[in-house]
Amino acid sequence: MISEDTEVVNNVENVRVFIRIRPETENQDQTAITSDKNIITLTKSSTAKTFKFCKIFDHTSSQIDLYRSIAVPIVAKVLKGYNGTIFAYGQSGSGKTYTMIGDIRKSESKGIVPNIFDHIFAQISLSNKDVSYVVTVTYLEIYNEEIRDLLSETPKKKLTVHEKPGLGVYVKDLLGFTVDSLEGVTEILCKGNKNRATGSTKLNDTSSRSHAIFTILVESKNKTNNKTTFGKLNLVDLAGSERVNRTLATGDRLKEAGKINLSLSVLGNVISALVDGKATHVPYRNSKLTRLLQDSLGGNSVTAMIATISPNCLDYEETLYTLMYADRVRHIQNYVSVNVEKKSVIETFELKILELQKQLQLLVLEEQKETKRKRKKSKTVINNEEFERIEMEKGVLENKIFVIQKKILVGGENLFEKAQQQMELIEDTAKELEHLDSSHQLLEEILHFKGKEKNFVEKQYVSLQEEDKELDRKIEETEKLILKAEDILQKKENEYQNEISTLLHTNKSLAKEMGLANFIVNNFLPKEYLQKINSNMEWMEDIQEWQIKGIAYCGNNLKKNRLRSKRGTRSNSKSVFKDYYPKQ
Ligand SMILES: Nc1ncnc2c1ncn2[C@@H]1O[C@H](COP(=O)(O)OP(=O)(O)OP(=O)(O)O)[C@@H](O)[C@H]1O
Repeated sequence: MISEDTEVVNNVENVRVFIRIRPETENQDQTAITSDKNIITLTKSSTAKTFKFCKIFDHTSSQIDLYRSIAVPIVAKVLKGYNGTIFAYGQSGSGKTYTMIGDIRKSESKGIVPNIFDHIFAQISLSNKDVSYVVTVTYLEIYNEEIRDLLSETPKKKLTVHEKPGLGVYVKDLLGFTVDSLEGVTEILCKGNKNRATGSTKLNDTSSRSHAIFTILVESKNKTNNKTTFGKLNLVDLAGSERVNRTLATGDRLKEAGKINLSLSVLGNVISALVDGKATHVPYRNSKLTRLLQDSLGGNSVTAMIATISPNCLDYEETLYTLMYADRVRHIQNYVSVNVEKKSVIETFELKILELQKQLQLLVLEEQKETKRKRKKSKTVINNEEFERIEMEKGVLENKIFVIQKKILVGGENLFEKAQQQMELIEDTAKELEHLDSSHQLLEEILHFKGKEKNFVEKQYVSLQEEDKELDRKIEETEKLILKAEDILQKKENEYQNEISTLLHTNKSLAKEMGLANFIVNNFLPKEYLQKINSNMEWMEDIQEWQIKGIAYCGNNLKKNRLRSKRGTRSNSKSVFKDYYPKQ
């Protein structure tokens, strides 16, 4: 059942610490609290503080959820003869009393204490018939550093703490009640709660002004091996830790708050000394509370702490302080072992029953003798008074035997139908929770897988984004190049346009010149001359000109040719022709 990160090395066991977040009341600004299984994070002004505990119960947790995780393993140990402690610590109004006691008469709101009785009685019913049990309870409060018996007829009377070797620390004259039914336990709890000191404060209308310790002693005796075990379970509802200036306390409330804070600070010092490792002295004796809880903290006890916190943002400081306090507690180590050598209540009861049975036997013999005597004297007259006395004494003795026998609970008997039902509820819830746990695990696996997928997609998205950016950059560059090219094209087009218009212009003037030449040729040149000229014209490709055939060999052209030959320059018709052209 103990699924939390419990550290058990041989008989060394750390105090297990749990957190319960109270449901929010309407119109509250919430502190940013996030929790997941055993991690809780408190955030304020973007500063986050994270803590790890055995388990975090959020506002949706039911009383039975807490019972199953916290109390079930401890009760199992107590039934085997170990000591156990469950204590609730937290700011005033954060839900300590609701968690420890709750609404006794409503199944779904029952706190840890009433649920424990359902559980214990059901376990006894389910156990071997050779085992007998006696369950005894005590209920005390520490109010203003005074110990009071909440089950006494004089609950305001001061009691004292004593210590004896072999017995340990105990409260003198504290009344112990043997319980054998749920009704009996409920009556006792109600009586004690009524006697407890409560008062109205700004943070809680019915604030507990004292530390309450409800103790259950379970003794079991196995007839087959004659083994007796003694388990003790302390259930502690501490008074609320609070800042006096926030509660606006005055008078009695202020005095109470001073004492509460004092004993809680001694508790803090004890915790510090226990987790320090170097401390040579643990100041248990500095307060009644720490003295009585000596075994529970650093001693022989399986201990669990429930730190209750409020989600209200006005309570941020208190919530942080509670978590820091709780964080220290989880480092405390206890040294757990089965209790031995205690005075057995079962044996005392058995001896008493034997003694009463002997007395009864004597009365029966007396009755038989009397009958004989009377019959001898007179067969008809019998002294009825004597018989009535014997019958009455017999009745008293039988009743006494019955009462004591009733206190010894025998395993295997289905004594407590209701307890059985509650046990079934616990088991059903356990099954349900196990199922939920496995569904939760499956969901977590899916979530993990989806997370991986998301990462992959995100990475792909990032690379696609990068690719996209690169493409954008390329497109931008290309667009710039296109613009440049368009600009060049435009310029070229303009140039061509200019050239075309120049050519057109040239063409026009050439056509004009040509028209004039044609006009002259057609009108002033005889046809036979024209034919002669046409047949003697030659197209000079290299100079792109028409020439009259053989013109290089006539007139001044020949003279120039001779002069060149004298200077040693080679002559040909082309050079002759060029010289013929006037120099430009
Ligand atoms: N988990 C819860 N679910 C429902 N109601 C709750 C829960 N926790 C606390 N409450 C309610 O809040 C109020 C204050 O709770 P409770 O009296 O238990 O606080 P407390 O810590 O014991 O305070 P104090 O230290 O002043 O005694 C009560 O009315 C109680 O019923």
